[in-house]
Amino acid sequence: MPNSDKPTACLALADGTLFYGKGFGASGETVAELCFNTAMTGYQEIMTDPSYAGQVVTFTFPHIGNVGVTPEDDEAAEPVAAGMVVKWDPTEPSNWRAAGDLVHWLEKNGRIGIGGIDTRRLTRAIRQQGAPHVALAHDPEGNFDIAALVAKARAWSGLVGLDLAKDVTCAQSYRWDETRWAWPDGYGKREGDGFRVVAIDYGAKRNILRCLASAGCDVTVLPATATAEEVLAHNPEGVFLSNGPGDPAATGEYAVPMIKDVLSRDLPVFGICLGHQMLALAVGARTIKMNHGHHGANHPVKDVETGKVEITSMNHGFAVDAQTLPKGVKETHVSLFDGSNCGIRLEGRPVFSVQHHPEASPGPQDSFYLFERFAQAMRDRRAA
Ligand SMILES: NC(=O)CC[C@H](N)C(=O)O
Repeated sequence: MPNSDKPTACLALADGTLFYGKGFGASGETVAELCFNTAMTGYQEIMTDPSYAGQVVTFTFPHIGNVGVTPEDDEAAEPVAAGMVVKWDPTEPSNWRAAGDLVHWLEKNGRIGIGGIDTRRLTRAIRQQGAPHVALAHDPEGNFDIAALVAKARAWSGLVGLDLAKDVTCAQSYRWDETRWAWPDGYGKREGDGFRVVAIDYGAKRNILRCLASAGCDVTVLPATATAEEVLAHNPEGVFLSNGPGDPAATGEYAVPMIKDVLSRDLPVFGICLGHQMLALAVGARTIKMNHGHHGANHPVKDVETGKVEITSMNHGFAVDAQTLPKGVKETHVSLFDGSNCGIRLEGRPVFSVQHHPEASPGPQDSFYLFERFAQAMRDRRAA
């Protein structure tokens, strides 16, 4: 092979399968779980979603990089996913919003990319093996110690039992008041709203906070380890539990006791993704690791109470085991892909959560009504 064709990146799966390609972004090595995301837009939002900590993302959509990057699309201060795998080399940006290009952005932020990969073959491997552990290496000289890479992928202990929420949460509490630029007609802040909401940051996406503010919430964000006492000190009218990375069951020591205590106060509670899983744990249900998870922007979810189907944005590798939901907790939403649980509510109480991402970013906006439902619960509580 002539030198110019020498691969500059290598993706090694724990079973020894190797994918060679062209490296881009930062040089170096990373060990993580490998998933695939089927969204056709939003690579920047995906890479900066803190829920992707500890994961390398395979993009099944082939045109990655074509709209560049812009700070407006960051879901966190920097990319959090461990790396990215794409079919072709990232395209040159061609978009009026582009403030930079993907390759330099990854490089600046220490994230590795590999291009020129048969992402269909890789996606089939992910589905068959179930989210494999991988080592991804980028070396501009193209020198790799393959045996060492495979050994590292094999030795990695994985996401099960791993608490990553503590790593990505904010260091200190802060206020959030930025709203979304567009909000559907009939939704949104009304005269006299300004609900005091405490949002617990387990790795919160910015657009969730924007959606809460747009629905009329005055949001105070607290770190993941906030105690019930610290939450209640803000005299909240509602408590929000955010998305986040890692195994929900591994947050049992701090999140679950806090949520249990908050539940005893009769406040409206709303949870998304990791927040949904934690709420389920707090009421006594169990969570399980999925085979290859759900990561995309076209996942159909059925609201079992209304029969309505929402097309949703998804990003999860764990799920609530609906069989373990106790009496008084209703399953409200299910995935139409595999029947897995996508939502619960506590009967007769304004406490509910969903597995999918109503804030989209990227994805469809069918589920925005859930933010409105949370605001309405606080409106009703004031009126009572
Ligand atoms: N987006 C999320 O909040 C993900 C939740 C959890 N880490 C999972 O993988 O299932």
